[in-house]
Amino acid sequence: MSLNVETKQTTPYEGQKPGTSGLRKKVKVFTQPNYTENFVQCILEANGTALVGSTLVVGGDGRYYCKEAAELIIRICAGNGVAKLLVGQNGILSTPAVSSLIRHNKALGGIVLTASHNPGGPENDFGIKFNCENGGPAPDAFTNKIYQLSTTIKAYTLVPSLQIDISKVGVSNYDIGGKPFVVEVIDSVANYVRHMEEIFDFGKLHDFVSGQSNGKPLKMRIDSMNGVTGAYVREIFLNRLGATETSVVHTTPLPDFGGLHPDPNLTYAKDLVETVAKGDYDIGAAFDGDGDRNMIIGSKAFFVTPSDSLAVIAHYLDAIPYFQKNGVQGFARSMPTASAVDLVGKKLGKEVFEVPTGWKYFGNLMDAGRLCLCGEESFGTGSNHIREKDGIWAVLAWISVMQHTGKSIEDILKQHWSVYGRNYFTRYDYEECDLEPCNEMMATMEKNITAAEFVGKSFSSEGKTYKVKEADNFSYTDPVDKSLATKQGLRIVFDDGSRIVMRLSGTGSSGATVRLYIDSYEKQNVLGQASVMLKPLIDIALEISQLPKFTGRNAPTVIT
Ligand SMILES: O=P([O-])(O)O[C@H]1O[C@H](COP(=O)(O)O)[C@@H](O)[C@H](O)[C@H]1O
Ligand SMILES: [Mg+2]
Repeated sequence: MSLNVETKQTTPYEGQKPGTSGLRKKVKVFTQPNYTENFVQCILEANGTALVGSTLVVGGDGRYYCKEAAELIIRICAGNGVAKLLVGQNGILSTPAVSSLIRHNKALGGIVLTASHNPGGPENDFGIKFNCENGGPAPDAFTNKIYQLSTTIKAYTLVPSLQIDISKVGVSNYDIGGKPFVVEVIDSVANYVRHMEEIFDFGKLHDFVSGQSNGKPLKMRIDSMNGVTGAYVREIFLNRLGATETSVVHTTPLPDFGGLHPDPNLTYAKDLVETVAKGDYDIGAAFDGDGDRNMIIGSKAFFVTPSDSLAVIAHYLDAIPYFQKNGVQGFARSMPTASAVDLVGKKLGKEVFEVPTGWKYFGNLMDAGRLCLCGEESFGTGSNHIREKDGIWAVLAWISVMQHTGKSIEDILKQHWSVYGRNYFTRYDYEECDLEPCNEMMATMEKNITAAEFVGKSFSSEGKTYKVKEADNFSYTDPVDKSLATKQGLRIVFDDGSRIVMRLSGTGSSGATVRLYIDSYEKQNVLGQASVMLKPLIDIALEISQLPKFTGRNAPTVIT
């Protein structure tokens, strides 16, 4: 039986502008009449003529409204000439899994349903993001096109009568006005697990994790925070690598993440940090809702900053078979990320790139064969195996390094610092501030720090003096396609290389979140406490930005 396509009239919604990584809004916003329909129609139209006859991947982190949105997307895709959809069972796919599926199936792209690390549930956040055929988040030019379309949209098309049960794996064939349309509901984890098996030596890792190699099972606590990684974690760590059931927690993806805030940092992954601090563990790890972020801690909750995590993995790439097979190209980090990886790159004679915040900026460099490993201070680490950051990949990389060196996480770090020196790093987040005063703060600060007389100025606190070497609002020209991204964060660089960086988050769903990043390099004094070492610079940053005055906040919500 042939199903009919219907065209529905609609009117534009304001504010459908994708942020750092897709459109993230409250569930209540997405569930307004035609809100999701409008945005999905614009995503599809932004693909132009390539859409008709294409294959797309659809899935998300299992948060509230994911399943309904996935079913709606299937009907809208059917109405717009898409030939085939690969849909995660129950609408579930981690963000790295979507990226991998797009690449393996040579799909035109994928629609990822997630608000990442933002809380879920009817009162909280939902999100929709489009990834292109390289598997990575759509670049700025593409998301701008989506936004433009959203301001003028008049109609969307769908197949309202299309019934589909996405709780069962299998292939359904439809006839849409005489044209075939295929929906393949796939196992959410199988392809991703296969991909990890190609990258890492699962045999070696199994013997190390299960204790078969040295009689000592690796003591792990892997916390999925009720996000999407649960199913992947169980299959990889329990079934493939032989870890014990007690090594994994919160592995059932829940629509509201069981009330957890699935952001893997020292504040929101408190349960993990406290348990590992008290207990007898070799490694603790947590992920965000959609599985692309990771946090790594060692015994007694020894914290590995994401900037250091990237540098250590870069140093030990030969512990991972993938890099032996595919070679080692350059490294990259986002601008606010401390430059520890730069030192490894220099030693190995590799190119190192500094890009704006947002994984989409790594994609071109990877596609051009110039980049194989990158990371961000925002708990993102990944490689060119896909075009998203990858939380589980990062844990497998760390376990590979532990197996390779036979050392604890703390010793790996201390040895790294003794060779390269240490980049002390901290990030202060001021969440849910009022937007207006924050915009004013940023504008005032930009004006002050870009005035001619700012360079050369000295600032002192607690007996330490820092002299400004340069200051700007970071802009970036993509080395591959020469596209320009401006206003990517205020940055003050001092004579000794220390930096103050400030920007507004692009991943929130309302209000403003201010991020203040402080980083300072020490060649010798590598065993200090970051909070103590960076205190003078933090005070200077608060003075220059007048943050307490503008935001009314005397303390950050999250300190990393
Ligand atoms: O949210 P995710 O895990 O998709 O992560 C996204 O947001 C992070 C933080 O962005 P912001 O500082 O603007 O909040 C970015 O670093 C990352 O590249 C992007 O993919
Ligand atoms: Mg995420």
